[in-house]
Amino acid sequence: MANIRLIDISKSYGNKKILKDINLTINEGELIVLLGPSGSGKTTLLHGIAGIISFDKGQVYFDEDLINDIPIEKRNAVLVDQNLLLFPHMTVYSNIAFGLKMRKVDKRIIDKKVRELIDLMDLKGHENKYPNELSGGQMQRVAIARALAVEPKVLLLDEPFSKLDIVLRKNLQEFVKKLQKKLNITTIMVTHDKEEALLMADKIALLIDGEIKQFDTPMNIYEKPVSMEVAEFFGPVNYFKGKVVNGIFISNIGEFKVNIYNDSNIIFMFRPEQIILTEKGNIKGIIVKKVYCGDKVNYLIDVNGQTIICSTFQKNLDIGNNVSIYLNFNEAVYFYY
Ligand SMILES: Nc1ncnc2c1ncn2[C@@H]1O[C@H](COP(=O)(O)OP(=O)(O)OP(=O)(O)O)[C@@H](O)[C@H]1O
Repeated sequence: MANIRLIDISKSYGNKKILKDINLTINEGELIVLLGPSGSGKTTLLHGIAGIISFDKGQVYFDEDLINDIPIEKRNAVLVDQNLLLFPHMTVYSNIAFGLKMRKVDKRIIDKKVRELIDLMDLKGHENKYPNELSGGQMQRVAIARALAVEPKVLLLDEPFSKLDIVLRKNLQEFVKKLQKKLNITTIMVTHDKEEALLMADKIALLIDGEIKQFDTPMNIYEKPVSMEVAEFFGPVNYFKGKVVNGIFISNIGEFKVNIYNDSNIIFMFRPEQIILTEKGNIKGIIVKKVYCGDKVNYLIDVNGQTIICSTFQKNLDIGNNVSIYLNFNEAVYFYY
């Protein structure tokens, strides 16, 4: 278990900058998710921490040890990615025992450890099966057990669930999160799946174009994004642009009293679920589109020429209905422009 510090990390391929001055501190026992769109540099960063590639610039510390020049096998970090690469000719038991055998650990200790992991990973009864006799989720658990057997200080997961179906994926997300907390192992996980990141992370590092745009708890990054770019990454948003004068926000959807005391140009941001339909609303609109999504409905509502997206459990409204909307400006995020 280690804390990890990344200082001024940069990496280019040819003349393309892939990672640009990345700084990140990860505390011992935390699960950090590196989240970002395809090609943003997530795997490159993870591979540099694992020691598979080297960075052009910057330092990587595990606790007080600078590990830039330490070879992969001595870093005490293990990587599990979507290409599980279990040994096909070895049983579950032998796959998990492999790393310990290579290290010439005493047979009885290996047996004790492997059995503990089999218990922990819920693989009892599958010890003597070969990988081709396992489900995708079981294989993924064997891969994680094999990685954990050598007691690494750092666990690196690269899209570990991406090949699994949705049900299995949800089960394993919860399972791995619980396991990670139980073992208190510092973990960095790469994903491009926002929901997975919000569900699993202690903190999310949002990487876009090789830069960390925000490093924060799931709740803060979703509810208090530092920029419109971060806000939009997590899904649709409504913006209301206007001016604050003497504590009144003046915009094309109306005038509202707000708790902002300096006169300024402001853009308020509301997520679709923050658009509340209620008779006591402070805005009037008309429904122009209805999209049924099963557990909720998305309505597009025209308010004075601006289209607002509203996500609600209220399913009985229809196109053409007049609605009244409540916007709580005092709890909304805003940006200056
Ligand atoms: N060995 C390499 N040589 C040249 N370019 C590379 C190499 N490895 C990665 N890249 C480029 O670096 C950029 C970042 O790649 P990386 O795999 O880190 O992205 P990612 O965020 O993990 O994407 P994804 O979610 O699609 O896996 C991409 O443009 C990729 O083409």
